[in-house]
Amino acid sequence: MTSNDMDYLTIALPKGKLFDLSASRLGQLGYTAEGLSENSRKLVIANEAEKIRFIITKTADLPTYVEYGAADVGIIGKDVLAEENKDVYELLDLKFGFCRMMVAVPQVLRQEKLSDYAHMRVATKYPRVAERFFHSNGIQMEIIKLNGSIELAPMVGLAEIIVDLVETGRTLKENNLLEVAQIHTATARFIANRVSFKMKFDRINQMVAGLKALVESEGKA
Ligand SMILES: Nc1ncnc2c1ncn2[C@@H]1O[C@H](COP(=O)(O)OP(=O)(O)OP(=O)(O)O)[C@@H](O)[C@H]1O
Ligand SMILES: O=P(O)(O)OC[C@H]1O[C@H](OP(=O)(O)OP(=O)(O)O)[C@H](O)[C@@H]1O
Repeated sequence: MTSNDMDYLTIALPKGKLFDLSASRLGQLGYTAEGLSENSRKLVIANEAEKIRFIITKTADLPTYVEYGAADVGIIGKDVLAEENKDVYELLDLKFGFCRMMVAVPQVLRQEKLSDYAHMRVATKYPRVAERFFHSNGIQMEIIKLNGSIELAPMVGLAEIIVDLVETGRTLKENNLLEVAQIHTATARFIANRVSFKMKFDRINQMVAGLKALVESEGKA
């Protein structure tokens, strides 16, 4: 950590579904910077007056930036934390970005019990989560890692079953898929680098307190 890094608080935000909600929550607390936008071509956006720096990362990479201290803090889905398993502090459940990690199958392949799917191929963006889930249920599966459009895999015979996020259920429905098991629920979390949490304790703690108050006021609304 250089002295320059010590002066600044670097906040990592993920591109994609959580960006707007994350940026608006932080903005409400005064953590913002001119030009902060998901579509910005500039990937580091600084607020010199407040000594804040934002970095915008790919969703799956965000915990890595925080683990290595390239960002002091960040906001990311619990699903990504479960998959990436990085050594970071999870400081607060922000209670937005709610979704469920589900096992789903085409209606025509539906079985009686979960164990009836043994040895089938599972397509997913979350191979470690899927592996852990089936392993803990004593079921051996072949995991196929994909990077998106997971629902396509069973339609074209790449896999029989999928593990994916479900929010409204619309994507499953439109592709004739049925939920057969829930692995976990997920919401956005505020995370911090372990060293930064000690070295920049006051600033990070103040941020957590502000976010916590926002979460509580929204819970009451
Ligand atoms: N319907 C949903 N589908 C996917 N993620 C959701 C949904 N609702 C909330 N989320 C949350 O939003 C996070 C970001 O989702 P998003 O789809 O933007 O990322 P991504 O698809 O992994 O990124 P990329 O498009 O770069 O692959 C998820 O990790 C999850 O925590
Ligand atoms: O239950 P729903 O409200 O329909 O949302 C769930 C869908 O949204 C996500 O896909 P996303 O749009 O991120 O695209 P991707 O599959 O390419 O990741 C997720 O992977 C599901 O496909």
